[in-house]
Amino acid sequence: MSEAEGRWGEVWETTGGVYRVELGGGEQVDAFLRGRLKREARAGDRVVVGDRVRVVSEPGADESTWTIEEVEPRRSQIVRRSGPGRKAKAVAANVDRLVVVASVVAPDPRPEVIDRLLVLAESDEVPAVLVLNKVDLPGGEASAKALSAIYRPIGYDVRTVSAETGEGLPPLAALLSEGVSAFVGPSGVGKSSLLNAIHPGLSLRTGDVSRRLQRGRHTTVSSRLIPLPGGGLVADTPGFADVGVWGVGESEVERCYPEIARWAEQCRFRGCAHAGEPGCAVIEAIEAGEIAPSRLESFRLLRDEARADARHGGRRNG
Ligand SMILES: Nc1nc2c(ncn2[C@@H]2O[C@H](COP(=O)(O)OP(=O)(O)OP(=O)(O)O)[C@@H](O)[C@H]2O)c(=O)[nH]1
Ligand SMILES: [Zn+2]
Repeated sequence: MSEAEGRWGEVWETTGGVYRVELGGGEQVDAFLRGRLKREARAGDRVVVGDRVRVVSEPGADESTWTIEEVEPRRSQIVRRSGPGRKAKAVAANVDRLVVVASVVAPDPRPEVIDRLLVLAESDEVPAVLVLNKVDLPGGEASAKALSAIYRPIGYDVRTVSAETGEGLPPLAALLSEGVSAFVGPSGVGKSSLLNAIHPGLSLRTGDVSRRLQRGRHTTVSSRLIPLPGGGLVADTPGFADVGVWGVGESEVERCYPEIARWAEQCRFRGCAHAGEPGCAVIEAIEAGEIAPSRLESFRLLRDEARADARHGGRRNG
């Protein structure tokens, strides 16, 4: 490809309308949107970190300016919905895995919160890894066992770790060294501690800090992909933690619970709500211990939320 046709790279940082593009080997340029892409961005179809873009340079008085001319179709994307009825917006593209972090104690794990994040991964069709942190704390082992017993049989990759002692970290580090990972999870579960334990010195912005920054200075908080010393990238985007499932359709919620969807195929009635209908295979699976009661509980909650959201006119945006 000649210089006139531009060069392909990956968006590593977005701040307002400036896109920092990594062209390979550490060579980076700041690029801007023009024309059609700018109009699309205004309409909500933004260019986000992780996007593969073609940039073209135009000679200027001092230095050349770069513009983004083309965006490669995304392999995957993580979308965030800021509230019921709001449009879903992409926050990161071409993400290889969503690392859902929970702490086994302090704060105590809340299955509903874990399920929400797993639903997000399923809905975005990004593989999820469930990381159970703080196993070093009293009661940690037992809690990790109980959670593993819920999530492993569903097919999720569950890892028990401690950022404090380093237990379980080498295999997690190996996983992160490939592709783009995004960490999600409630405040205080140890997301930054895990990354700092794996790569000391990594300056990851913690949820609290970014929230403070957002309030204190009226600047746009940037989203970044942080390159890890051993390879791989971690998405650091503000607001990841504030996820609802707003915009996931009522019928889509069931698909986002793989084990419930599997059993539902054997319910007597099509469109069974698993709420006491005769011949409900899901209820039978609960009674047989094949599905965890907490999963059906959160499923019902999220389905009701999706139904209420649909009434508010919320809809999923690609
Ligand atoms: N005992 C123990 N404490 C941990 C572990 N991991 C993190 N902590 C502690 O838990 C607290 C929260 O850790 P953070 O890494 O700030 O949590 P976070 O998920 O990044 O939180 P936000 O930035 O608010 O989203 C800190 O006091 C950590 O020292 C662990 O494996 N064991
Ligand atoms: Zn049923």
